[in-house]
Amino acid sequence: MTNRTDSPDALEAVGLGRRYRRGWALRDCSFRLPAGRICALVGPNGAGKTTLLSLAAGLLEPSTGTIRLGGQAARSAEARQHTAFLSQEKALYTRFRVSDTLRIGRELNPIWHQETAERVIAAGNVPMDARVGTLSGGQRTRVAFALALGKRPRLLLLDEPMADLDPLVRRQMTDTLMTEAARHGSTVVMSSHLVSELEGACDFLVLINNGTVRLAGDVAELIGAHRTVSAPDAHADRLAKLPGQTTVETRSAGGRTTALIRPRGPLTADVEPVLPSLEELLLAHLRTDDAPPLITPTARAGARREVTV
Ligand SMILES: Nc1ncnc2c1ncn2[C@@H]1O[C@H](COP(=O)(O)OP(=O)(O)OP(=O)(O)O)[C@@H](O)[C@H]1O
Repeated sequence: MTNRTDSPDALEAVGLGRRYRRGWALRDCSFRLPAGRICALVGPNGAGKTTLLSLAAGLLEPSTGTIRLGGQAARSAEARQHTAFLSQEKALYTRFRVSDTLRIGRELNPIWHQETAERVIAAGNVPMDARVGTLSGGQRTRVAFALALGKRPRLLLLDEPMADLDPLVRRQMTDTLMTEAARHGSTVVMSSHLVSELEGACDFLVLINNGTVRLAGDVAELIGAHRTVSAPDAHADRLAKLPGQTTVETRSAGGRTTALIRPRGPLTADVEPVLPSLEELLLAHLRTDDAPPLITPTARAGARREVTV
């Protein structure tokens, strides 16, 4: 099936790189993120996630390549107006009341939807007249989300803003986020270390390791391109002889050898092929520093006019 779309990508990186004094934080990144997707950005500590999000937010200048949002350079006024960036350090004035904080949001942003911001605050029963400094961590996060969502951004960039919250509040915030993103057709990129929480919330994935993109694409496409195969340790050689495969990772436990592979041909039943879960796929790639990269057709930069799915 072929999808055709003339709308520009929410985000497109081509040969994107960023170098700090100590070396490259991000190198030669090329991928696209179609509009309206909820994208998980995954990678170990120091992989380059914050660098990529800061480049997308227009806070950093690329050392090489380009990054465009909705067809505009990420550092352009047009792109920045339609983008919201939320990091773990939420920049809020603790002495201000919640209502003052929303007023500042309204004054600073040419596009502002007070109703959206108030709805996000009300969903957490946060009092409008409370000073931000007296709120719990979860309530402060909600105020920061209200500020970001009040902009009704086309692209919402989240750099682990929920890392310090308990699982229940994280769930509530994720639900609020999904509801508002769906309501306005926003594209979301969220970096997270909590792999299990991404399942069900995200339909697109970018995994980076050592500053390079290792996986990018539609989650279903990425999962569909892999199989977990296994055999008793005594017959582990069966796994090495599969037709034209790429092996991501091989592990042995409890007398069985299991491998995550990208098969190119049909697999025989004696290696018990099954589709991996998203968590299995991510963990295998995170454990393997030099996992071979896979950018699916939907995520290939420059491929937006015609995408085969
Ligand atoms: N301002 C900076 N100056 C110098 N080096 C930096 C700077 N910011 C990041 N780096 C380096 O760039 C690399 C990527 O860092 P980055 O913060 O983007 O990774 P990350 O994936 O967000 O990590 P984490 O999961 O720990 O937040 C790291 O090696 C880091 O030390």
